[in-house]
Amino acid sequence: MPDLEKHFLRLRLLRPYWLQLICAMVIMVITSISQLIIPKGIATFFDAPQAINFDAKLIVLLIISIVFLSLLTATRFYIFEKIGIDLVTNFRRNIHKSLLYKPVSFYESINIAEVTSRLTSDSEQLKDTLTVNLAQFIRASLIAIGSLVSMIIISPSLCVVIFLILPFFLFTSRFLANRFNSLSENVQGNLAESNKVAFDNLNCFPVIKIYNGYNTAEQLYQSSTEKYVTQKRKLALLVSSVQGVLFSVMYLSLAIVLILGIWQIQNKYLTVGELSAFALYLAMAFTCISTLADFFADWMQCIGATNYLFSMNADIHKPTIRMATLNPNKLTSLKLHNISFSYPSRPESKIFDKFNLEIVKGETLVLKGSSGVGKSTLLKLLMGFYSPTKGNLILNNEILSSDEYNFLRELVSYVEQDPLLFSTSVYQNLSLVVNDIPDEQVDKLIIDVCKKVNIHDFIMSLPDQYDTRIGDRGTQLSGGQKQRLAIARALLKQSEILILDEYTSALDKENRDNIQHIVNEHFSDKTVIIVSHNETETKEKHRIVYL
Ligand SMILES: Nc1ncnc2c1ncn2[C@@H]1O[C@H](COP(=O)(O)OP(=O)(O)OP(=O)(O)O)[C@@H](O)[C@H]1O
Repeated sequence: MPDLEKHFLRLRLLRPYWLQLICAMVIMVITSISQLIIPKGIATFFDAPQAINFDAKLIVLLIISIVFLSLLTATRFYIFEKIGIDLVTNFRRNIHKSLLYKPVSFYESINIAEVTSRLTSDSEQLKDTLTVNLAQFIRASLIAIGSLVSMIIISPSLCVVIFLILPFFLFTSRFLANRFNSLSENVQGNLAESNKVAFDNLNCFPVIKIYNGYNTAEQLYQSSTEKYVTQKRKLALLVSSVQGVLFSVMYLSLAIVLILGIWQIQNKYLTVGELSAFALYLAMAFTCISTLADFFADWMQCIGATNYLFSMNADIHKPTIRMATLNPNKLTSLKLHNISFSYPSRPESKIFDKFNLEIVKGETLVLKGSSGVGKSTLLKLLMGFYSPTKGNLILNNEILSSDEYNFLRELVSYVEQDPLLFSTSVYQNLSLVVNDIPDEQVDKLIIDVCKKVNIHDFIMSLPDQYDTRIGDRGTQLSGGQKQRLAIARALLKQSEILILDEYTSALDKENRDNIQHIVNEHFSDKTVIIVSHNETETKEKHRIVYL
């Protein structure tokens, strides 16, 4: 991504908040101008021929101005904080949405823990940079320009000092930009890496406990955090060095200005008041330059830290529906025609080569074959999780483009060997499937299906019944309970095709017979594709395909 575009993309996030931004900026200009008036007032005070009389009116005016300015400052802070919170949340929502729409192959190339860590920590970098810090930058720029103009008006000759140090700032900022950018990218990368290790260790805790892997796990995490610490320290060193150099340049030039200023006073070119005002404006300008340097470092860090997330934020491509020809809600036929396939991560290993299969509506197809031959892969192709390397998927006599595989998924329910469940409640796991049905009917539908798969009584015995949370990927349930819940989910979808991958492997005989009976009853007129090593699941009327 070209450099300018990177800056622009981040600034574009502010677009929806332009009105709030303008309000905050106007307030900022008012408070900045009032800040600029103070040194001028001090100069008038010093140079006044007789002492200024502090009467009651002046004091009341002063108090009102202070209260008014304080209120404006608080409002400005609130507006920027609010924009920051909304902006980061919306940014996270957009990234989350585009992650959901990524193809299956994408999930194989990433680590979920790393991405979720980046979604929270990397995006947080945008909050202050694009709001409070950007505002400070604009405010500091305004004050710096105002101070500079005031200094030129007071004494153009003393301003020469400032113009001498300007090239120094320009040169160093150009040099530091790339350094900040790359260091910051490394810091966020290392942070995500250490989160990945922590996630792995905690996820595999039974293995660590049984095989006494505490030391290895600890060392892995330690070395991953060490890399983060090294990069973060380098960044801190760079920021501190910039501050140190700025400090010395600032005070050196202030000293030069004072020496030259005293000489000018002695030779009547300048008054004491003018030199005081000049020095105050100069100090103000330097404080602002220090803020600008801080912002510059912060901005470059923000660009580096969010590069990864911006690369994830692709446009979501939704296919247009060819309703007329495809009629995706009704299955008439499904064919795999001359399919060749290898996984994107292992292109050299062909799982299928010119493979053909026609699935007839209403039949039950049993896929058999030795371990690793490609039974689950075939199911993934039928669900449109991957595109064949060669050949076509033909639905209702229409060749599907890879953009249209979601039509296949609309037709399919899927129950796998180790069902994937959300860590939410039983109810939320099931209601996810039920769309376009009035809320009041959903409860009854869910309870009916759970009764059918013989899990309702168990759910009612849980502390919060259907609202009980079931732990990460359903860890608080037995293998059989998870599978019955997954079958309930599949029944709720009422799809044309039911895909069952070793679906009864965790069930005892009684429950297996019960589930098989339910499947036979509810999907008698539907298409069922089963991957099974279990002979009891194969009946005479089933078509067996050996891979
Ligand atoms: N995501 C993946 N990336 C790369 N290779 C994969 C992936 N998933 C599976 N494979 C490989 O593809 C081949 C077929 O795997 P698949 O899971 O389809 O076999 P299977 O017939 O279902 O096996 P099993 O009966 O043991 O479950 C295997 O060699 C496996 O290592």
